Amino acid sequence: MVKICCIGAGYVGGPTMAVIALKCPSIQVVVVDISVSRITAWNSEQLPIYEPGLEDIVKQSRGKNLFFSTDVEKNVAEADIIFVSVNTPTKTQGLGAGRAADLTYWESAARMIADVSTSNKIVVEKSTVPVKTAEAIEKILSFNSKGINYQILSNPEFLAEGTAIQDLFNPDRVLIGGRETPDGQKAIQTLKGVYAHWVPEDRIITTNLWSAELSKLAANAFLAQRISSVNAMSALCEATGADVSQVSHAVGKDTRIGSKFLNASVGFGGSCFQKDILNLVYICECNGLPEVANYWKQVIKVNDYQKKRFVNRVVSSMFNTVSGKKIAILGFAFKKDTGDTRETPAIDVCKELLRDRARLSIYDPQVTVDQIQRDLSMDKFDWDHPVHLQPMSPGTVKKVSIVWDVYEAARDAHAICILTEWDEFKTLDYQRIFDNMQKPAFVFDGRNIVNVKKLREIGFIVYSIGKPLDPWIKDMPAVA
Ligand SMILES: NC(=O)c1ccc[n+]([C@@H]2O[C@H](COP(=O)([O-])OP(=O)(O)OC[C@H]3O[C@@H](n4cnc5c(N)ncnc54)[C@H](O)[C@@H]3O)[C@@H](O)[C@H]2O)c1
Ligand SMILES: O=c1ccn([C@@H]2O[C@H](COP(=O)(O)OP(=O)(O)O[C@H]3O[C@H](CO)[C@@H](O)[C@H](O)[C@H]3O)[C@@H](O)[C@H]2O)c(=O)[nH]1
Repeated sequence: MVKICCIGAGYVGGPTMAVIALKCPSIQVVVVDISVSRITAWNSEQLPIYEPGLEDIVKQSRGKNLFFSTDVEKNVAEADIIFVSVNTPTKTQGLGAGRAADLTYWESAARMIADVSTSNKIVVEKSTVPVKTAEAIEKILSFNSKGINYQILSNPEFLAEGTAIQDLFNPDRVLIGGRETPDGQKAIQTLKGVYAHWVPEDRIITTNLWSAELSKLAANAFLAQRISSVNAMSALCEATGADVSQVSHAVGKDTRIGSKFLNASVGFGGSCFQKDILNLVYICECNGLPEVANYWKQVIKVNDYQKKRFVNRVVSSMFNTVSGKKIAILGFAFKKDTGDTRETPAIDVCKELLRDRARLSIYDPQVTVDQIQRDLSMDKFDWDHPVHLQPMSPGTVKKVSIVWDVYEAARDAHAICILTEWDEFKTLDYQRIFDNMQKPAFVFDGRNIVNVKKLREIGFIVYSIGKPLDPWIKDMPAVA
């Protein structure tokens, strides 16, 4: 029986391995992690991450050919194929701080593989890494090889959270990069054989190592660039009376452009886009390409601008002060159908509002009180480390209450900010909410999900990203 071990039981390692186990009953899959609490959760009724459909597929294979364990070394030693799916955060200190990827966890996993292995291994890069990382890993393994043959493959993951299972069942493509040697090609074929259990052959792309590594960074940069492009247009729409949804629709109808990923928003979030673009920028700089670096940097600058612009709209609309005013925050996750808050725009928006001395009442159906408190008190980039290595007791942020009832969040509030596009926010009883709010009552829709006309009829002053402005907001001072 082929044995797969995946190091890292996170948002990628857990779901990808659960799907491999389900689709390949003849393969034994063990997911290992240094975080005891994560592994305990994977083995319990309450999985450590919320992802539609995940629980069902874990239950189908767990204990049969899918296992979760903290015994990292034993399972690595026994495996034929080792996926490495550990954190690759942005460096916070030293050379390249704020841009370069921190490969500490990657390197420690590679050194551990070298220490414990006694048989030939295929080592698969599943984490998103800087281009040329495979070369560094090859060096660590071959300098400590004890005669063992290691083949390194790059097999970046393209799943999006909230739709991870769907994406894994039916991927647009699976990308496998390897060495152009006979051994390298053989390793590619072995991994291809795993995916071929359910992915059509024409969707499995094979390339050299560097193309595979770079394609992952490029794909995320292109996706994020589309959002920054439409968000930049949203500012111009507000200035001119155009409607960004109509513009996106018209632009996206061009088959060369396509309609997906053109929704204007308060800004993109998530653990990947910003981190991977910063990583790309750093690689460009290291390769003497400052113009290319600056081009991609702009995608992040526009994203930061969009979040700031949103907060400015809130504050300026409310007579330039939110001091002491209760503001309801609806949604804290970085997108719907996930409890993940990594780099969620809600963090920046909430922190800015708190700096302006607002009182916040936050509601999100999937994010815990502890997580929100942590997010609002942690420094930038600290979130992307294994949970047990994050700052311990972040303390509670005053002026923030976290509630489990949306109507409670909005009671007596001066304004509502919608920061995640949860479906339930589309069908709330907005009349009831309005009746219990301070007047004038504002809705700032950072996801363009509410029915603006209906809300204005109820009496709300409504701001929607990139939409023709409410006369009230038009009259307020220009936004920086
Ligand atoms: N989250 C996504 O949607 C997504 C999608 C594609 C790619 N990626 C990339 O995949 C990688 C993992 O992302 P994630 O979201 O799953 O992160 P995560 O933080 O959810 O999971 C990583 C896990 O690795 C564990 N770990 C770290 N060092 C370890 C070690 N030496 N031995 C054993 N376990 C170790 C951590 O405890 C953690 O549980 C990152 O490089 C990320 O950029 C993420
Ligand atoms: O039109 C859009 C589409 C998305 N977003 C926002 O962009 C962010 C990222 O969304 P999405 O890409 O759907 O989720 P992720 O889980 O971050 O997935 C991205 O990052 C992963 C990690 O690298 C990749 O594997 C995926 O292919 C890539 O889509 C979220 O805040 C979304 O709300 C918008 O604002 N407008």
